[in-house]
Amino acid sequence: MFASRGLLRSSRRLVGGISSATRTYVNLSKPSTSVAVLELDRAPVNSLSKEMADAVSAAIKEAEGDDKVQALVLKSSNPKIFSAGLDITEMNNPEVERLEDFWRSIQDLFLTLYGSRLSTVAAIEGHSPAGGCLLAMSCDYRVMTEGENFKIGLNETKLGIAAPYWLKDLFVKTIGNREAELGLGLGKLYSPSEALSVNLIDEVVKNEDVLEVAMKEAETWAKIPPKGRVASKVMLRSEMMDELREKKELDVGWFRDFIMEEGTQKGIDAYLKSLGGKK
Ligand SMILES: CCCCCCCCCCC/C=C/C(=O)SCCNC(=O)CCNC(=O)[C@H](O)C(C)(C)COP(=O)(O)OP(=O)(O)OC[C@H]1O[C@@H](n2cnc3c(N)ncnc32)[C@H](O)[C@@H]1OP(=O)(O)O
Repeated sequence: MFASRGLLRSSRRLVGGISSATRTYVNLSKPSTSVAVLELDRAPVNSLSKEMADAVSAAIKEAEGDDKVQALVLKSSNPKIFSAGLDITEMNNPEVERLEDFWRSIQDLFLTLYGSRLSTVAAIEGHSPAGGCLLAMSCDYRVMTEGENFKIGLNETKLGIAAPYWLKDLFVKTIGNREAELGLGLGKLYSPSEALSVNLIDEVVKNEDVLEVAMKEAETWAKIPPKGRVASKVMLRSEMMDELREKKELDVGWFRDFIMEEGTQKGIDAYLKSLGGKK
């Protein structure tokens, strides 16, 4: 039970050393010996397509492959949008096989980030709804930029969909059951100050300070002896991860059936058309 699969992942098959490696959708750099920075870079809104999710997972694994790296800052190349969540076009009138593979990539991204041996700090620059909130909540620490028009939370119900059980569990673990009932039921998006008040985030900072604060926090975590730190993380997180690993294909089926329903498709289609007023 202690050594949850994946959490103390072996680095042998991973590429070691990070030197401003740049790849599609993400930029990975190592500004200090023990801290790596993973920048989400998929214009216009860092939405998580299958390829984007795979790229983020691969970059986390690459950072883990450097034994000197103990912490990772997750940031955005867009100062106003951390991530707009899942790429809704993946769920709009999809091919079933692609839809299932998309969901497996999202599950893997969650398991990779939530279960990383690295201490992870989210530098939440701007909006972070739904899947963006999932990324942030999967980290160990969350710093968000100020600005009451920026929003974070799980707004799935407003799209006519529901968060999967493991995202609901993560939300409950983060903000408690009662607030999660309100947040999920109403599809509530919180301003930075509201998010701070319910412990959805840990700090609100000025836009220009977010990376510096996140780096400082990451350096603090990186100084903790990894053996005890990682063991503590395993104890806190393995139960949820093991459950999802066991139910992975069941969860893929639930997701597929829910998304393919005619009513769900109508809701997604209408929501997508309302975005930007352009589609
Ligand atoms: C019983 C249960 C069974 C299990 C069922 C499981 C169900 C699945 C649950 C999955 C959980 C997670 C879900 C999600 O993450 S869904 C995505 C939710 N995200 C949102 O609602 C955010 C939508 N976007 C916005 O609100 C704004 O774009 C934002 C505030 C982020 C930025 O605003 P801005 O004005 O700057 O930009 P635009 O709105 O003009 O957008 C620019 C273009 O980007 C497109 N766009 C935006 N967001 C997305 C997205 N998430 N996916 C795809 N495309 C997106 C938008 O349409 C614009 O495109 P065009 O320029 O071409 O019009």
